[in-house]
Amino acid sequence: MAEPELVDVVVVGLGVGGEEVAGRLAEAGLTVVGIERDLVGGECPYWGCIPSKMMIRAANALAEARRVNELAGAAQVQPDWAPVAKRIREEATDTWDDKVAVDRFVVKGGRFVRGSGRLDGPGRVRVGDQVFQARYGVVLGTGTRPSIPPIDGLADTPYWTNHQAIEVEELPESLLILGGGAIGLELAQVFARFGVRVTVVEAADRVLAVEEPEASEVAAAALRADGVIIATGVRAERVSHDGQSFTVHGGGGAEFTADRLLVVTGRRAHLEELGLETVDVDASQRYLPVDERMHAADGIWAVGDLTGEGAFTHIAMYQAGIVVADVLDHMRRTKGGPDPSGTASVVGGAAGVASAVGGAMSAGGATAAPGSIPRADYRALPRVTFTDPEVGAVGLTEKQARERGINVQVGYTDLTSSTRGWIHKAGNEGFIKLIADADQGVLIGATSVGPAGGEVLSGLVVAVHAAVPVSQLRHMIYAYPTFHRAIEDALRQLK
Ligand SMILES: Cc1cc2nc3c(=O)[nH]c(=O)nc-3n(C[C@H](O)[C@H](O)[C@H](O)COP(=O)(O)OP(=O)(O)OC[C@H]3O[C@@H](n4cnc5c(N)ncnc54)[C@H](O)[C@@H]3O)c2cc1C
Ligand SMILES: NC(=O)c1ccc[n+]([C@@H]2O[C@H](COP(=O)([O-])OP(=O)(O)OC[C@H]3O[C@@H](n4cnc5c(N)ncnc54)[C@H](O)[C@@H]3O)[C@@H](O)[C@H]2O)c1
Repeated sequence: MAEPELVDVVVVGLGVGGEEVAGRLAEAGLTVVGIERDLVGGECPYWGCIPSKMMIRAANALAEARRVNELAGAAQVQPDWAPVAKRIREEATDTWDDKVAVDRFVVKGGRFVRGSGRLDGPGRVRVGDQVFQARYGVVLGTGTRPSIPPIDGLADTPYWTNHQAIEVEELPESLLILGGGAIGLELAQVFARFGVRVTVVEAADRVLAVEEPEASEVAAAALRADGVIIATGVRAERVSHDGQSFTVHGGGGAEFTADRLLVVTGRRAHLEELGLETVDVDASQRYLPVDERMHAADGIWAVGDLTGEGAFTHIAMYQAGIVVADVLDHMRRTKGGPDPSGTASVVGGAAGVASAVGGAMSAGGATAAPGSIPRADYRALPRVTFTDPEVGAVGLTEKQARERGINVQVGYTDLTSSTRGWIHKAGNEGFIKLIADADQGVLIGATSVGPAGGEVLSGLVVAVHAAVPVSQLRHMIYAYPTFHRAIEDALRQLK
């Protein structure tokens, strides 16, 4: 059995969250071992946000060109997937090679180990036949994998997850998508705009079920306009594959058939793989709960999707800022300050540590008083589903607010009848919906759907995050004729 090697921090899983933590701690001069079994950067750059948004950019260009006929003459569009697939290979993923990311970590002073890391007692991590003992602690950033429902027959079929959908070079003629959440809707619209016959099968009674019902309606209508068939309230009971095509059999005799089947029914952390039992943490939970400083247990921090606080890259980055600050604070308290002797290899010395903490505080948000360690605060959690129109949302939905017994006021305005919406014409669907706490006189949630719904959201995020009084929001000046000016009208409608 190998002798444990003493280091400062071990980071297991170098996805968005883990890579950020490991890199910044290494830059601050700590001896950091970063362990990744697949690609450094994780899901977002290789099979998630970035390539999917490149697909969306291309699909939206087609849709805009098709709108020329209504606005500016005549245009004929000939979709071709080849440049999209090429861009994903060459610009986004280096054909799924993470050399650049590994080098970036190593240049920061990190030590990279490829393999599956597993806890092996307090502060100890095993990877293959190597064992590391961390002086200050272990950070887990192992993310999630697709959650595949236990539908009869499904496991025996060659279904796609987001990986195959992102890697596809030749589009199928038809595609069934199981799951009408964020991934399902974004990819359904992309593929439909490139000419694939797409059917979305969703178990809930509406797509994008976590957002406002009005958002589900607009998104579903937009996808239908692109030719997508949307079947909601369908519980898939059996899946079959005859070597050529897939059939999903739903309750009541419903049947859907296509060349390919994409399963995007949510994600799941795999805590059972992490050796959590060796540090007395329950591994049977769906996610790894953390406190507001990202502590999962004594000497263990967790970051990103694994924590179940929202599967978004911006959450992983936000949490990473808090982890970095807290680890450095823990180190200082343990050692009585950065180690000038270099035994902890603090190459940047106090300045390095201070700048890392400063960076963490700016990433960590407004909950940090100067000089203190930021605490996680998810009240103003923004999310954007990049369909066309985009669905942006922050904070609570109306239903969530009412369930909390809040004295709710709702303000709603349709974007199509706003000046900018009317000017925009083709592709102008959307709305602003505001949720206010009438007793506090502040917004606690908002949804912004529209051609720039994700960008319009930013003002609403500030309003919720900083608890700007509604009376003040009503007396702001909103530039004319912007999409965000519709916020002013929605504020007027609050009742
Ligand atoms: C199709 C798609 C589109 C998305 N679009 C967006 C978007 O537009 N905006 C947005 O904010 N978010 C988006 N997301 C979500 C975003 O990708 C995730 O929130 C983000 O990747 C989470 O980062 P993470 O570091 O927590 O985990 P991950 O990115 O999942 O990384 C975890 C890493 O840990 C590694 N790992 C796991 N176990 C071990 C182990 N035992 N040892 C070593 N390594 C291990 C894995 O190989 C992986 O590389 C999208 C996701 C998908 C799938
Ligand atoms: N733009 C973005 O920020 C973005 C984009 C894509 C993904 N993501 C993140 O990735 C996460 C995972 O995305 P996702 O779309 O897989 O999950 P999701 O939770 O958003 O949606 C999954 C959908 O599948 C449905 N479903 C579950 N079981 C089903 C079944 N057996 N049959 C039919 N439908 C079923 C659910 O009702 C739900 O509507 C999201 O929660 C999101 O945080 C973010």
